[in-house]
Amino acid sequence: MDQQIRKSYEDAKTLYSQHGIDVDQALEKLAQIKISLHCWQGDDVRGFLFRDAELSGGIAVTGSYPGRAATPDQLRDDLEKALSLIPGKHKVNLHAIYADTEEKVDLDELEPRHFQRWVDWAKDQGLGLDFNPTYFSHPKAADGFTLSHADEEIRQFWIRHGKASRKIAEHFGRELGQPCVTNSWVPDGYKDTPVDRLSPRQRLRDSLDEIFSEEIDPSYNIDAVESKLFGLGSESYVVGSHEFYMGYALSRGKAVCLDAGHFHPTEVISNKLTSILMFSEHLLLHVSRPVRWDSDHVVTMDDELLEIARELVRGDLLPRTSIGLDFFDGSINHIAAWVIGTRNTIKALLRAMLEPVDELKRIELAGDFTSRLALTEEFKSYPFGAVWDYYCASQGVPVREQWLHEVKRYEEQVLSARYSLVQNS
Ligand SMILES: C[C@H](O)[C@H](O)[C@@H](O)C(=O)CO
Ligand SMILES: [Mn+2]
Repeated sequence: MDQQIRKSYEDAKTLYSQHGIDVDQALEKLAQIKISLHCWQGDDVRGFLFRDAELSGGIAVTGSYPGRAATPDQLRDDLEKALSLIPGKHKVNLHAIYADTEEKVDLDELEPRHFQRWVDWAKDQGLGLDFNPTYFSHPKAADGFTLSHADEEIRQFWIRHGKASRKIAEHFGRELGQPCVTNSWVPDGYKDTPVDRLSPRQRLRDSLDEIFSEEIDPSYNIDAVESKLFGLGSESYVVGSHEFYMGYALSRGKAVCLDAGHFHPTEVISNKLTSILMFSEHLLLHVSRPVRWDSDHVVTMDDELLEIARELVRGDLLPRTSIGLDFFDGSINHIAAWVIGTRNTIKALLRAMLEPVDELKRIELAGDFTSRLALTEEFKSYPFGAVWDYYCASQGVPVREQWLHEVKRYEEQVLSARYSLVQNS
């Protein structure tokens, strides 16, 4: 390891130890945390099952940066490249439309075997897998309703898809020796003010009850449900609102999924974690960055990311929280997007671990809010960067912006060839 990196690390350790912070121990803890990298950043949420399908469900990818993955092998290559630039061992989050199969199979007919190549790859790479049923980009979701559909035949189709998804997730968990988190998000909602808000919610509740009716060992599968405030085309009413899923998850023993972009623009999820985890065993986060709306920008080191990390660390909530990423930016290099967002998420957790939590709690209890503010602010310029550099070096991944050179090289050698293929076809 570079001597300067080691020296800066030792100096930083001395500073932090003056506040009782054990930096080595923090890095050991950090190395245990798995972030779930969402496969859909790699190809602008297209998937492989229905290659000509338009993205629907009120979500949108903007940008046309060349080189996105067009096959499962390309997506796996790109994920490997990204993961080689991120410290730690992590998970990959798949959507059902990313099945790797030559069979023509509909969503309600999917089986674990259609994902076996993903499982073999994950085993080989030492990764975990998470899963999501895909309730969008399909003709049966064309009018914006799925599990709450008034047409019984369509609703039953989506219920079969939900059940099939949990069997796939169970297989992932069993094969990989770690639980797969299966997150259900449905886009269902109305553009304009509905007359009947109740019936769709009753149907959604009943559909979910049916999907979850089969008991699956939680050491293989953890179910989560994700709410949303509004989507494109469902501005006035979303069936699966926050209140709906809070009630649903707490009454059914399921995990709530909080997506940072699914609330009012000034509403933050960091302030919700401790409330939900008082009453729920497990929580799933979709770490994203909404800019004015649920725009799914790449996660940066902003105040909310840091606040989420602080909440998880200060309350010792990490063992009960699964952290997934959810952004899709088509305007920049797809691999760089993963690397920036994931490194930032891990770095934010490290920053939170390098704060004098016990001391700050004591100060707060004593009512010394002057010291609380002073210390919190001073710690913002403590040398966490030196600790981060050491962590990256000790994990064998590039230090600081060195990773960008790797991505640029990969772009030249691998992605540009894809680009010319598309142009010539
Ligand atoms: C593709 C994902 O399932 C999707 O982003 C969902 O999690 C969401 O956040 C929709 O807005
Ligand atoms: Mn989400």
